[in-house]
Amino acid sequence: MKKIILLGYMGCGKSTIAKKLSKSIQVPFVDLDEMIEKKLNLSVNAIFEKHGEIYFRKIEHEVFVDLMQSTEEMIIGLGGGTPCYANNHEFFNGENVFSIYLKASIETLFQRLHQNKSKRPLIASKNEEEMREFIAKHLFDRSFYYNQAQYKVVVDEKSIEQTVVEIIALLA
Ligand SMILES: Nc1ncnc2c1ncn2[C@@H]1O[C@H](COP(=O)(O)OP(=O)(O)O)[C@@H](O)[C@H]1O
Ligand SMILES: O=C(O)C1=C[C@@H](OP(=O)(O)O)[C@@H](O)[C@H](O)C1
Ligand SMILES: [Mg+2]
Repeated sequence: MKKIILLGYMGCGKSTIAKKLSKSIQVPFVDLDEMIEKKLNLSVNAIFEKHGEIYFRKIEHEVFVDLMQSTEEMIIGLGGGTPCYANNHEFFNGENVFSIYLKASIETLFQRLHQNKSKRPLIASKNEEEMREFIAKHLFDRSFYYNQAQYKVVVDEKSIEQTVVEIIALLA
């Protein structure tokens, strides 16, 4: 059964869009961060703090592989870093997989993230200036992996509903 994978930088809307898309097309969704949190019974912040990022990446890979090996049809909202570690991006072109990069500009990401950073350990302690610079460099580094997706949807200036409609058109 098919898997719809939403990927892209922190704040591009993966979790939000996965939920809305799920309602619209009646396909169940899972959020990879939520799965990791449930598996370890710890928040993403607590995992980074107690065990470090490398451990988080290991668990993230395990949970992602398990989902991809299941036969269930589902929408998966990845974490922003998922495509960039452990060759996770190699799943993006598999059979019955629709991988979609939700592409947002640095400015859109900054606007969405600067008031919403506390649950994101990579940016939680940064001030506005540091954050703008971090997003710019980090997005540049990660773009190679994001561009491995089969489809790209630009999300700047679009409502949640508009993005969902665009994704549905791609899937048709
Ligand atoms: N048009 C939009 N599409 C998606 N998210 C939006 C939009 N406008 C504002 N937001 C907000 O941006 C944030 C996106 O966060 P989230 O869905 O957690 O992204 P991600 O999972 O990619 O990090 C949410 O707070 C959401 O309400
Ligand atoms: O970009 C990243 O490396 C991360 C993104 C987060 O997910 P969101 O993109 O859903 O915020 C979460 O997995 C963790 O904080 C690390
Ligand atoms: Mg998310």
